[in-house]
Amino acid sequence: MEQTKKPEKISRSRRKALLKRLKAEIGIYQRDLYLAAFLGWLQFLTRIASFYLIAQIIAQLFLEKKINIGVFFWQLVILSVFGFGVALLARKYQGTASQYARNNLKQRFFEVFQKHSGEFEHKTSVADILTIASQGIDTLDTYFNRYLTSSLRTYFNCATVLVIVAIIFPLGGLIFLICLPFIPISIVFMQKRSRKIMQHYWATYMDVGNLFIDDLKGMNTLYTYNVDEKYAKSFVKKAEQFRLSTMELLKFQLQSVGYMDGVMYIGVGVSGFFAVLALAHGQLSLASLLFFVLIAAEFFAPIRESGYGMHLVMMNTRMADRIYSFLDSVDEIDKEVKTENLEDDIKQIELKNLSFSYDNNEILKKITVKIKKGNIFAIAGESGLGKTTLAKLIQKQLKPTEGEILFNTQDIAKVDVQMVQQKVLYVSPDSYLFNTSIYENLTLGTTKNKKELLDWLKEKNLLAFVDKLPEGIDTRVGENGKLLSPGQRQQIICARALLAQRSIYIFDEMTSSVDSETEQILFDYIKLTAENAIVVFISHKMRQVIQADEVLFINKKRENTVGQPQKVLESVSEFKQLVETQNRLEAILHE
Ligand SMILES: Nc1ncnc2c1ncn2[C@@H]1O[C@H](COP(=O)(O)OP(=O)(O)OP(=O)(O)O)[C@@H](O)[C@H]1O
Repeated sequence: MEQTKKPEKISRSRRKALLKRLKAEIGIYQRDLYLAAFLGWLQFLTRIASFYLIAQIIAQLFLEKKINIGVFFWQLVILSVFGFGVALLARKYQGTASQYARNNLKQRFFEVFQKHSGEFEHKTSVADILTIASQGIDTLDTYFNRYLTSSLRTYFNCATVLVIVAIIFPLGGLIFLICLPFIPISIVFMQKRSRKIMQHYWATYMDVGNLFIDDLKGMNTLYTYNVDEKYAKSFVKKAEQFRLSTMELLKFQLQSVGYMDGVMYIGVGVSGFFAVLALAHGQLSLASLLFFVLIAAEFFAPIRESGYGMHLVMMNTRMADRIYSFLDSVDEIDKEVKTENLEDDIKQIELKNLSFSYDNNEILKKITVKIKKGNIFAIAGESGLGKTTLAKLIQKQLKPTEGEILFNTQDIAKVDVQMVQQKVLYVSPDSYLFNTSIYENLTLGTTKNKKELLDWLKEKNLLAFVDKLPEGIDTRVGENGKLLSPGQRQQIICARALLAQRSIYIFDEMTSSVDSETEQILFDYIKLTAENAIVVFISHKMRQVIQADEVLFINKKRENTVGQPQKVLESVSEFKQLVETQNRLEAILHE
């Protein structure tokens, strides 16, 4: 099981740039953010006005002056109703910017995922990406919804209180200003510890998320091998690590709030003390003293809230780092100029001096070949020599390390990946069958109605087994074709592909795991497909590889030979050996 990886440190400039990008995500909803903050400030003003009234009335009562309690009552009611109305209005604008920004980010993830069919060159695992897209982006709500608004509120509210205090009790204002830097100082003081705790929290969070997705995907396999309990235990261990790091984080957050509270109480206490002295010396009225004491906490509260938010923002920055690192690395792949449209009729794929490496591991070496429409072009070679990798390069899921891939005469590097994928259909036994009828599954590839489809199947002599099923073409296939035999399932996948009428087909091990009779039936589907398209046929079954029109054979040294199978058989001993070994094994199996 993987050890918790220590995340890299984020530099100050990177942090700044990340927060700037996050803020830019809000786009036009920045207006809502300002509006919500402004309405929050109006609400704050009504509270300040209420404090003023309360201070006045208490002072008058104390000094035994004549007061009109009815007027006071109605003034307070009006202020409260106004404050309530403003709060209701503010709700309309709260959270909209956050929702917009998060939706945008999720959409970008979704588009990138779809565009790359879940295949990425760099080291981010699919589980990682899913964890970020499904939960990670939502954690940014604390930044968009809380931190940004609370920092705006801090500016508005503190400036208001400071102006009022400067008018009624300037010394108090001075004390506030002196106390003010202690809050950021306390944050800086705790930052090192906070970063460490946050990094640990973050690493365990990703670990537990990834492990959960991976275990969930492999649940059946775990049951089959009776190791579900062992895996459950290791998952519980990771979950416990996550719980402990969450508790540590919460404890730390409480502590840091405690420090900030300390600064706040000292500030209020010291300034209150001087205010009482000023009252005693007749420099401050009782009403002003009361008003000052009531609003003093209003100065420190938003600063304290922002200070608390700083710790949350650190966590958000880490998430933003993951999000943008991933999106940027994908953008890097997509950023070549993609101005060209592909021609409708693609008659040839040309691989020109094509090489590919995963990191420094060279997989494909200098392949030059022309694959023509109307032919079956086989790719053969032992396991792990790069056949599927070549299929991914043709679909533009990967980018060549060297060389070019041309469709007719167009370099696909200059064409948008979606356009390439509209031309190419990758067909493998892993292609999915939906839990509906055979007919519904076939209609994914065609607009033919049922009668037209049945006529077409009859004319091409395809899916003959369907007639023998009690409900014919309306038979339900079960989840991913579970109610069919593997051969029937693969025939439906092939027929559906044929109906889609694409220019380029890649059949990857489509004839594997079936008996020899079905193997030939499936190969006939592939032949039929090749009548009108470019067909790349990847297979371990040499019996069929030698029936192809041309073959690209890759040997163990990753050298390649292209030619008619019979000629390659004569000239390349490794190819001949592979064919003969397989023939021998087949013969033994059928003895
Ligand atoms: N995403 C990846 N990152 C790094 N290495 C990879 C990745 N995908 C595949 N490889 C490696 O590249 C090599 C070629 O893999 P590929 O799947 O193309 O082989 P293949 O010829 O299709 O094998 P098989 O016949 O078993 O399907 C293998 O050694 C594999 O371990």
